[in-house]
Amino acid sequence: MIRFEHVTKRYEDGTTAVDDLSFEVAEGELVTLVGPSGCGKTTTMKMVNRLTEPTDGRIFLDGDDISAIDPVRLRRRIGYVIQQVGLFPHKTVLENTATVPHLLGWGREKGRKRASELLDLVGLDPSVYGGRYPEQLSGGQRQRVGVARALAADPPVLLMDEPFGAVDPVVRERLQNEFLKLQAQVRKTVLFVTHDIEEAVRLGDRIAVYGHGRIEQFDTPATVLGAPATPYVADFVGADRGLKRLSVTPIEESDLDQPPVVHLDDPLAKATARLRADGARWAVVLDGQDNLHGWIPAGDGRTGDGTTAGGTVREHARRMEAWLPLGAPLKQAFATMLQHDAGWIAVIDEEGAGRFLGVLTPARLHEALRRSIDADAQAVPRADVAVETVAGVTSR
Ligand SMILES: Nc1ncnc2c1ncn2[C@@H]1O[C@H](COP(=O)(O)OP(=O)(O)OP(=O)(O)O)[C@@H](O)[C@H]1O
Repeated sequence: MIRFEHVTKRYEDGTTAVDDLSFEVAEGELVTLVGPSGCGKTTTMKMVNRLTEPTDGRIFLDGDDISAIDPVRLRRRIGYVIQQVGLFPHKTVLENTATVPHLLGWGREKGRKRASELLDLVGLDPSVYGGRYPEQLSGGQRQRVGVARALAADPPVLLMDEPFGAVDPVVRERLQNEFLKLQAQVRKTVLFVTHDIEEAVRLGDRIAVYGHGRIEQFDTPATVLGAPATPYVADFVGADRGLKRLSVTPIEESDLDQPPVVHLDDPLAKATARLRADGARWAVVLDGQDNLHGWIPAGDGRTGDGTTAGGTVREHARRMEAWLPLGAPLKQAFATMLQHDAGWIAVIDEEGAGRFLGVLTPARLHEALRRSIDADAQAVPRADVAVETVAGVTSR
């Protein structure tokens, strides 16, 4: 979809910002460009919408050499989101969002309808926010308008230059999550610039790690973290990459323990006897469809004289807030454990459905992390890390 062929950019003062860069981004793929300040990320991006021209080499969009496309027409195919958002202060949120449809001559009604749909899509109720002015929004809300505006003409390509750089870490994480959900729906081809490796890992289908003007490694987040191609990349992703791997390693069924399970309508006496027999301190409580309901401690239902009270598990079950769907990243599991001060979390088959699959304990979480790191070390020998899409990379 986007292809760089031996692209070099030398500014007039002699600075080589980008040096013989070749890579390809597939349709619907989100590639993050990450690296230290001044390594050429923004320059790479600006060459795609011809805000700046390469000194050498060629860039293709959907097979077309962009140097042959009129820049204004080219930019209609490309949404652009930047950190400073650049909303018009004297225009309402709805008018800002409808800017591109307006420029394309869509007509007022059609443009406004599209803008409303997009505001909804980025989580801003148009009836609440549409009539506000940018200064009446929070930083995070302004960024959302920026994203909505970039998507307004439904361009196949999005360029995003540190779009969430100006907001605090909590809002930033929320915007990242929202953007991932949005991207799952709209499936744009995205180039996303960041200097934050965490953000790059979180969002990218693949990551391009920049050294000065060059890509040092271009691969999936798991491979970049698990098998850095060069000492520079290893240094950049940091010594704590084991921790970062938590974000890219999903919970798998084999990571789960199977604790005793009781059902809501089981007689309490039977459930308690079962727990005692197993020597278990608690059991997971499921409903009639085997969906997660909560948990029950082994001590519950005992009367003062040591006999068991009557009734069913239902009256004694406690709600379980610490649960996640299978496939959620280990990092989320870890955060959920901390948030609920939980010694284990329940894992269900998918968000919404809720069939109970097992529990994840801290020990099993640790094993899962180790397995993921080891698997990479075995499966992807450092020397074999695929960088063949990136001509000009120095492999050491
Ligand atoms: N118009 C310009 N004229 C001369 N040099 C420039 C110009 N724009 C950028 N540069 C230089 O080119 C190099 C790459 O800049 P670029 O903005 O692409 O880096 P970046 O990786 O996006 O950095 P940051 O993360 O700080 O935004 C830098 O050394 C920068 O100073």
